[in-house]
Amino acid sequence: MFGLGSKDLGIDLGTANTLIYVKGKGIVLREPSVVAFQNDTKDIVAVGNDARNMIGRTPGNIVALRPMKDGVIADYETTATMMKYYIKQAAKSTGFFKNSKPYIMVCVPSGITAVEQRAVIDATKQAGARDAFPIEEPFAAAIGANLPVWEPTGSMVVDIGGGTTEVAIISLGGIVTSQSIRIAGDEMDEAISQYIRKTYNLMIGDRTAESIKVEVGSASGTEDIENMEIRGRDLLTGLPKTIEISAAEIAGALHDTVYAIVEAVKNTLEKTPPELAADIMDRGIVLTGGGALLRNIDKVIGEETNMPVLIAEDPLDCVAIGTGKALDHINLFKNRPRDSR
Ligand SMILES: Nc1ncnc2c1ncn2[C@@H]1O[C@H](COP(=O)(O)OP(=O)(O)OP(=O)(O)O)[C@@H](O)[C@H]1O
Repeated sequence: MFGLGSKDLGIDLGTANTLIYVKGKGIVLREPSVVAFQNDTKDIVAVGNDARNMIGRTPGNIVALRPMKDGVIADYETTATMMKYYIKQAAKSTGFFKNSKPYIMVCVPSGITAVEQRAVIDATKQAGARDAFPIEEPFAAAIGANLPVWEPTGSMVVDIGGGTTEVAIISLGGIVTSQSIRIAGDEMDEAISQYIRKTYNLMIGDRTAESIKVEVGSASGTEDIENMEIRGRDLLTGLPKTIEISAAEIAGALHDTVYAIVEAVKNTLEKTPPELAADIMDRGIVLTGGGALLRNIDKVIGEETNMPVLIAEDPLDCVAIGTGKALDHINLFKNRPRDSR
């Protein structure tokens, strides 16, 4: 038997955000997955929020980057360093595992390759885990959203994160069918940047694109949203410029990304056994992840699938909560084959 202490951790190692859940304490850390370091010496200058504020604003000798891309590790060393830093922070704030290393449950996208999964496990061990266990993101999201994942009934979760959207049908403690696409919040930001570059010859930064999405972005229906002033660099003159954009324009820019997500939901429903489809019809599709907060995304998915759609409580926290709660069932994850999934 193992994994019984209150010292074990669940980590939502996300493309956009990293969250740490400690058994018995809940979420103790919530930070952007960003690291800033000296280009020449590779010394860390800042991690998390401080590093995020540096994105697009660094002098030549400092680089601020997100070590995760599309839900998987893009920069191994930096990811391990970031996790190590966060585990230390969480330990400091809670005073746990002073003398022993924790078991760590860490989420991975369901469409991940064995090599990508191995990288996450190794990085988690390098960051200080006694042993690391992967849990599929949509499964964790469903636990975090309080869906009855262990029961013989169908639950459907759509987790729209930064790098990936994970759609899964879950029953009896397992994923029955799922689809993972590398289209989510980051892709929405990219679509907004591209639209503004093409339409206004204005170059905007990643942070600006994300704030446009959060402030005026919508999957449909933009009547009540006010226009927004944005600043960037005019590509023709090279000078700073301010323009005003409408929510309708941004909804148009987001259309393709939103419908790629809708398509993934439809594809998964088509592969769902009828009994489980009937359960989902009763309970509804549950949306988690930061992308669930895009205005009217629930409405569009509902209209396109003719299914009831609900947004989970605290959608940004579901994966971390589920990863942490899954620690109670760690033996199940210990026995799952790690490299064949
Ligand atoms: N109000 C909002 N409206 C639209 N999008 C939002 C909102 N709030 C956050 N987001 C987006 O949610 C995404 C982050 O969500 P989340 O933290 O669930 O992802 P992640 O777990 O880091 O990523 P992944 O699961 O792909 O690894 C970002 O793209 C962010 O811009």
